[in-house]
Amino acid sequence: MPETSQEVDTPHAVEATDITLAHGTFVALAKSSCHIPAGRVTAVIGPNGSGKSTFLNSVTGLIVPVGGTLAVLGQRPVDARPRVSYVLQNVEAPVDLPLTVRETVAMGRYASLGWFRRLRSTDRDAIDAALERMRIADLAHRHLHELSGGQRHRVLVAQGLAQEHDILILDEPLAGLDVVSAEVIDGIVHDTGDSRTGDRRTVIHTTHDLSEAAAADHVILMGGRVVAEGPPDEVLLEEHLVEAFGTRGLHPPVD
Ligand SMILES: Nc1ncnc2c1ncn2[C@@H]1O[C@H](COP(=O)(O)OP(=O)(O)OP(=O)(O)O)[C@@H](O)[C@H]1O
Repeated sequence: MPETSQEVDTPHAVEATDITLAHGTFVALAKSSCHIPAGRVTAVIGPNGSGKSTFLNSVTGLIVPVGGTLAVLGQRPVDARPRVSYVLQNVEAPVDLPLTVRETVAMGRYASLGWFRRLRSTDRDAIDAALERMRIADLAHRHLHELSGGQRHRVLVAQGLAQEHDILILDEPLAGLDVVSAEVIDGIVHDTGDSRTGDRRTVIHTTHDLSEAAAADHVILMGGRVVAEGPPDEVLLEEHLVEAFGTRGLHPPVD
């Protein structure tokens, strides 16, 4: 698929060439190629079970392709892992784990610092900036299990932000959130600039929302393989959506 002039000179943060992804003998993503432009927002969209999470897991090195080649920041995914933050969908906080919001966000820094090292002032600054950015600074000393689902979700995104990695991956970041939480997190999804460092990060997110995908710079449409990829206006076409979803949607326009 042709790239837009905006994408032509953009280096690729992720380059997948003829990859096949499988869980045991079950092929979740049949032989496919796609790329993710660096410093931009990419939405991965497709029906349930179409291979979105499997693909993200391959980018983070958790699943190794059974065929083809996959490069992340020019490296093997497993080697690029220290430069990639992966924020999962809202996870339950165990009641018996007495972690505060701030400690949870700080865990994002320890991952690259080493668990027994002391936080430096740059680490504390990154933690404070992430708490502010997600508007949870006032919750810093609350325990995770005292928070609502939406608040906890913001904490997890803050943990990903605090890592200040080159790639930020968010799995269905807006699912199940109220308007305020969704607005805060949507701001992160579409903000590839790091105001503290001046660097641009690559954001990859999965979504079931067509309008959310339309707001991305680049879209990858999945349906057990990559059905289409490119700018939203070239990918989110009825012919591609019908191919991926097998339906024209709940309320298709009248012909
Ligand atoms: N651990 C696993 N073992 C076996 N099959 C799996 C495993 N994880 C996922 N699958 C299968 O792989 C396929 C792709 O799953 P995946 O989770 O990537 O889909 P998805 O597009 O992220 O779906 P959703 O929108 O529901 O989150 C599905 O058919 C799923 O049942």
